[in-house]
Amino acid sequence: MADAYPAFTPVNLLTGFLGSGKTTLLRRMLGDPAMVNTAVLINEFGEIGLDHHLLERIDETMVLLQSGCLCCTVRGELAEAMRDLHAKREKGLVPAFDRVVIESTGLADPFPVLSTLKADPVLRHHFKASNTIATVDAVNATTQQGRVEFSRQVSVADRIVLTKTDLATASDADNAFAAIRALNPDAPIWLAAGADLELQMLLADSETGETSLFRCDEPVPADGSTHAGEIRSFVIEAETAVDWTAFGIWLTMLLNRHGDRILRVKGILDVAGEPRPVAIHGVQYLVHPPTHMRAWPSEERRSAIVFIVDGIEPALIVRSFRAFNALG
Ligand SMILES: Nc1nc2c(ncn2[C@@H]2O[C@H](COP(=O)(O)OP(=O)(O)OP(=O)(O)O)[C@@H](O)[C@H]2O)c(=O)[nH]1
Repeated sequence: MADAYPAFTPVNLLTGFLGSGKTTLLRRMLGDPAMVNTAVLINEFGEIGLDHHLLERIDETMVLLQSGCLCCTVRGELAEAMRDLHAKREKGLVPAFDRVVIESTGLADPFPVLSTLKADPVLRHHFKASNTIATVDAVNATTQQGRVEFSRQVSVADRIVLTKTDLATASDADNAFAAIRALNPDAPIWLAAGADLELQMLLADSETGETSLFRCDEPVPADGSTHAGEIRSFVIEAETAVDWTAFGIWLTMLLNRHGDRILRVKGILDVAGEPRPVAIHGVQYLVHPPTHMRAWPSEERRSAIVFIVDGIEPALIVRSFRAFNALG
């Protein structure tokens, strides 16, 4: 017989603009012993998903929803994945998870995701929407706040985590705070880098028990799409190991020059002389320090770098990568 689990399993949506720190926060949350029984659904915008590898936790209650963006093309896939997880839990085929966290793409509009939960005839009998948590990047909020996705993500949130205040200038952090408050006057805000961030508080229901789900009665547009037309994603794969110095110079120069149009870069690199993979992240002009992952996610050791760009030709970036890599 399956273990006990709540009659209505709470579902948290983790939203926030590209590169704002969703996966980093989720990793912290999953490290909390109170969250060991959490099922995770991850959706990424782009040809290939890396977040499930970057989380470095793979089990049968972790589902990758690929092939599109949750708010546009994969709502059906989300509902199906949740129904499937629930059915397997009932049969005792997966651990009896007691919470679900959905990490959406940095471009997703949270409204259609929440209304999917509310409208699905099966899901609504077994799951309940709990807090929507949004991450906001203190370094980049000033440039991101004009984007419709940013506004929707911040305005719908029940809880907000301001990330990267350890990197931001005081004026950037103040601007980010003001941008949040202009869209969402009352959601509690925590600092990701702050000592007082209690992960449980992000999940705890509000005193009224009312969550963003109640504020999302908007009809979903027929085509679902709310993204600016020019945003594109592509991936660069390299067959041979990458020279770290040449790569670092290339990425820094690229983002310095085109950071306004390169919304997000993330990758897993096979670096010459390094047995373990190296994770790299860039968000607009900001290049984050690389980190070593514990191990390669599969037998295949191959660098893959995902780009999400707005108004720049992918071929230009691919050509310059090949040229620089050949110098290494
Ligand atoms: N210094 C610092 N770095 C952070 C913080 N939060 C996130 N990062 C870094 O920001 C980069 C992007 O973080 P992710 O957690 O991958 O962001 P994301 O929102 O999941 O990205 P997408 O899924 O691509 O939208 C990584 O290099 C993180 O280490 C923070 O509070 N401080």
